[in-house]
Amino acid sequence: MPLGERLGDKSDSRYCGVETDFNDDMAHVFHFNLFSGSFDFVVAPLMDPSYRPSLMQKDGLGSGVLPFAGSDLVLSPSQWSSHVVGKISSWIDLDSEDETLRRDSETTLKQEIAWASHLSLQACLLPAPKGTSCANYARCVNQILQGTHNIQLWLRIPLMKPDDDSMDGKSVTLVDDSWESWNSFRLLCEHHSQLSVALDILSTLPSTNSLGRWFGEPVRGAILNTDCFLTNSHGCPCLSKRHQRLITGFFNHSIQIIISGNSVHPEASMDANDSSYKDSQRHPLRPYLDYVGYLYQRMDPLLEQERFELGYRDFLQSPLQPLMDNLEAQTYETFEKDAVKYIQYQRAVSKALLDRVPDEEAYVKTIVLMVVGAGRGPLVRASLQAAEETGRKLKVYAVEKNPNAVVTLHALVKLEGWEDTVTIVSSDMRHWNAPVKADILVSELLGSFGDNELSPECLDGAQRFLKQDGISIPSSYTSFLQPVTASKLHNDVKAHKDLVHFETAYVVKLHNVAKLSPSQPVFTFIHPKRSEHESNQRYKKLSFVIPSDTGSAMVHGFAGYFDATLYKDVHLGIEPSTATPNMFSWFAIFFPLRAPVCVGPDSTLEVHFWRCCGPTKVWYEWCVASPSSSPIHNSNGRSYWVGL
Ligand SMILES: C[S@@+](CC[C@H](N)C(=O)[O-])C[C@H]1O[C@@H](n2cnc3c(N)ncnc32)[C@H](O)[C@@H]1O
Repeated sequence: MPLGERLGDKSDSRYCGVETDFNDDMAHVFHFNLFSGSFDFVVAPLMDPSYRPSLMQKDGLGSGVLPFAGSDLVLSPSQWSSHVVGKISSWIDLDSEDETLRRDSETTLKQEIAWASHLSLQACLLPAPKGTSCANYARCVNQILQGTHNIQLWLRIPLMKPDDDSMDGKSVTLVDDSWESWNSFRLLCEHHSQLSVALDILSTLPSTNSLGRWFGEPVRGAILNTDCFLTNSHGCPCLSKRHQRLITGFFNHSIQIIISGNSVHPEASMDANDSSYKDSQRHPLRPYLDYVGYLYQRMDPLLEQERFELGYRDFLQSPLQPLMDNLEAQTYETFEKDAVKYIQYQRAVSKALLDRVPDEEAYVKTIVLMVVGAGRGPLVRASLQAAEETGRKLKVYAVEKNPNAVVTLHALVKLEGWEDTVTIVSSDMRHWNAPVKADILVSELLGSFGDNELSPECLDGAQRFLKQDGISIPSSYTSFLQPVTASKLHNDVKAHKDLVHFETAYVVKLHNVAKLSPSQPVFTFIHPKRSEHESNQRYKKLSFVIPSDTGSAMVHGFAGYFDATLYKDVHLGIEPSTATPNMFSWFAIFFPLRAPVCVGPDSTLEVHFWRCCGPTKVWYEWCVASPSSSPIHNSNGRSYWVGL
């Protein structure tokens, strides 16, 4: 049974498992924990912990048999695969100096995973690496991963090493950071997509920044030790506010919770109101499960927009090319649903009209407003509404180069009776010979990175027919970048096995991502341009500092955003710190790195970005110069470009 429903949301459920000790009666383990305990799955050892291959050989029993594993018949295939995570023997130490132990460990690891695969388990929990080196452990895991198994391997990693306890979460330096052991291990396994993390959560938590890193890593499970829990006034388990926020973060990232350890709240297991009280089979860890379920159910329901975005989370999409390609009806329809965007445009046009036409001239002066890139007409409507709201008179030209959208524009004008006010022009704005000059030029040619859909080049063409003192809405826009840990995106790009995909920017609803440093402005474009000779090429060097309490972190690439000033104080954008609320027309953009870069705390990540322009295309190039140099990505636009 899932952890119940999140308020009003039947589509979204989470599961909670329990870690158990070895018991050769697996059917009992299963029934006790799933039926008496109501847990969704067990993380259970598959083999007797006293088993050692070397002892078996001495006894002449051979090394291929598993006499200490129970029969596969005790559970049905679907019970094994949906409700059991195999816990690999925790005694194994593949980097031990002791040769016999090391060999036994290798043999056992391979046997146990082969057995888990035979049972069709979806995942196995690997014990945390012991000691300082994990090279041989990683080598063996890598061998297994290169084999034919489809199984997920969750490497157990303590969120904080036990001897870090003195840091009480406020410390600024992380010595011997447990993230480092995960990082070494996954680098040795080349970011294998079946290798992920199960975090061991103890009572002490590291700093918020240090925790935040994990949300960009492939964390599948969070093992919550009963020691983490406090006691509430009813004697029941509860968690500190920081732990609660962390668990909520895990729910938000679809990370499974696993309760581990012995009950430290025995009275809570004997709730007098509970009918199972008299039942000696009442599961001692049930109060912890109930509390985790309560945390899940009290989360705010997903907003409509969040629900819409669920299917797009961390899904890489190619950016639109609205200049080179013609957008489809579906795409226009999605834009048009975004009321917030048009409200902002209407506000901007209203302000511009009031500035342009004093009250006393309102009845005599007609403003020429041109919507360039009118699509199916929503900005025409917003402009006419602004005119009505301010009592100003308008003559509108709607310029659109997509002949299919022009068909809809004609129908709209007829339907609304705008024939006397609106003239439709089926043309590319760069080539249109306008009969008059515009007072106001309204456009929305923005991509997730601002200028990446070639708004600067299009508006250069349209500026010819804007009056000297005319107004452009937007009047400027700026792109922003920030370094991110995004292991899922990295693996998805890598899956294509070519250079082109590592040198392409993607539109993506970022979710399983850790933002490592605040975003910084990159390129700004101002309209109208002061001089028509001003170039649209740009170059920017950026230096990001990873906060000292984050610890080291992996940079898989850069998240990009934009912010546009429509007119004076009316803005519109997706840069996280100033993002326009409830607007969904744009997701972020992601620029990957061919080789992820590890950055230490307080060290500087130096990044270079170029916007390059040729006769037929515009493209970006990027590289990292510090702490180590990456190749220049997308040299000469060889992999990714936007067509003029
Ligand atoms: C992002 S859409 C916005 C459409 C509409 N204004 C809206 O808000 O729903 C950009 C529109 O500009 C048009 N467009 C792009 N470049 C253009 C150009 N050079 N001349 C005319 N139209 C252009 C595209 O065909 C597309 O319809």
